[in-house]
Amino acid sequence: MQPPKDFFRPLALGAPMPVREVPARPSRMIHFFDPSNEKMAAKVPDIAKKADVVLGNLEDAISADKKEAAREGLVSIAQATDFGETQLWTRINSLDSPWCLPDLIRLVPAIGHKLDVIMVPKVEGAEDIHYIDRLLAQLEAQAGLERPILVHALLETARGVANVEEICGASPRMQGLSLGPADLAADRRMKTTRVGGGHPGYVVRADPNPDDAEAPRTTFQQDLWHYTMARMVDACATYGIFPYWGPFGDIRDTVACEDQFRNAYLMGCVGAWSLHPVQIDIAKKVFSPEPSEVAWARNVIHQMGDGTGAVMIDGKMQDDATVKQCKVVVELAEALSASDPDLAAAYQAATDAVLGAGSGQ
Ligand SMILES: CC(C)(COP(=O)(O)OP(=O)(O)OC[C@H]1O[C@@H](n2cnc3c(N)ncnc32)[C@H](O)[C@@H]1OP(=O)(O)O)[C@@H](O)C(=O)NCCC(=O)NCCSC(=O)C[C@H](O)C(=O)O
Ligand SMILES: [Mg+2]
Repeated sequence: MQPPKDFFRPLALGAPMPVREVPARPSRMIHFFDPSNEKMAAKVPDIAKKADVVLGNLEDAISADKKEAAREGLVSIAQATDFGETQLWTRINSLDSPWCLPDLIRLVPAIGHKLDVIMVPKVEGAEDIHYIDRLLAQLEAQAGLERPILVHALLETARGVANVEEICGASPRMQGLSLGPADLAADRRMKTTRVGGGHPGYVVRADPNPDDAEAPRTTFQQDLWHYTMARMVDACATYGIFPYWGPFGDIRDTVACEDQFRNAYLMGCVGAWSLHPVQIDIAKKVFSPEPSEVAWARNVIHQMGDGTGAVMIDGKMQDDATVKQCKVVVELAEALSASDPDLAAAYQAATDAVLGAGSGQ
């Protein structure tokens, strides 16, 4: 089905032309900071040097009496900071809050030319994206912006999950979605108070031992988020936008944080939120392909020639589909290498070890 003829037209006279393809920029971590917290705000220039995205948070975690200070703090930080290749995002307040309209009316003219993405919380359906889309177009036209600000929807309500496909396809502004486990758990009445990760009560149990009814029965913890994450990844992939894991709230449990991020990475997510500096390195480690994976992928692509047919490499079948899987890994590695020379060197060394030095891969 064709998109409507005006799908790629500006929604206001004078607004910038919408993008036709969302740029695939490194976004292994979306680093949240509180712009009303002077100590945290002072760290933004340094954090921006090591994070792919910094996000000035104006919504949850910012108390009601700090909403205006956070908004003004973000304006000051954005105006004073050279972010280089690092993206600047913000999370505005929810559409039904008294702060959402003031957020947009203040931010777009003041820092719209530096804002790459606006994250919209608690999105319920396409109607929420349509509202933001038109309003942003009018504000961009008034501010004389030359490029559109993209929109990222937070998937954190039951109705949002039920409508996830229409949300992804609602506007050419859509950059991606993040899964918000805290609000989603509350909205679904899930009985977990954790922010991401598993729950010891969500298990499956092995059958009783037929020879010993008293023998303990092994249990296996399941993943509370598998279904939702898969729905989000499929909807994003359908529309060519990007899926992310949201927060992992147990900041001291860096091991389980890495597990949650790796589940998301393996399922097709391109990044996750970092709530604390310690989580930046975890996300960087997880969402950057391993050098050995990149070398393997390059080897498969090299040995598969024109990318069709089937061959055996190290005992594993490779064919047209596995070449596409390998291209996903190599394209991500090459995008990350462009801004991370250490990573580029590690990938080249691993590739040379497999394909021979100077393989030109
Ligand atoms: C969670 C925190 C409040 C913890 O802060 P703090 O108690 O200061 O931790 P530490 O003492 O370990 O901090 C060590 C130093 O690091 C600085 N710090 C801490 N967090 C950040 C940060 N995000 N960016 C930059 N710097 C940070 C501290 O200032 C300390 O500095 P120093 O004293 O000079 O050494 C805090 O981490 C925090 O507020 N994080 C952000 C939380 C947040 O944004 N929450 C909202 C997103 S999750 C959500 O909304 C749920 C989602 O929507 C859903 O529904 O699922
Ligand atoms: Mg939330």
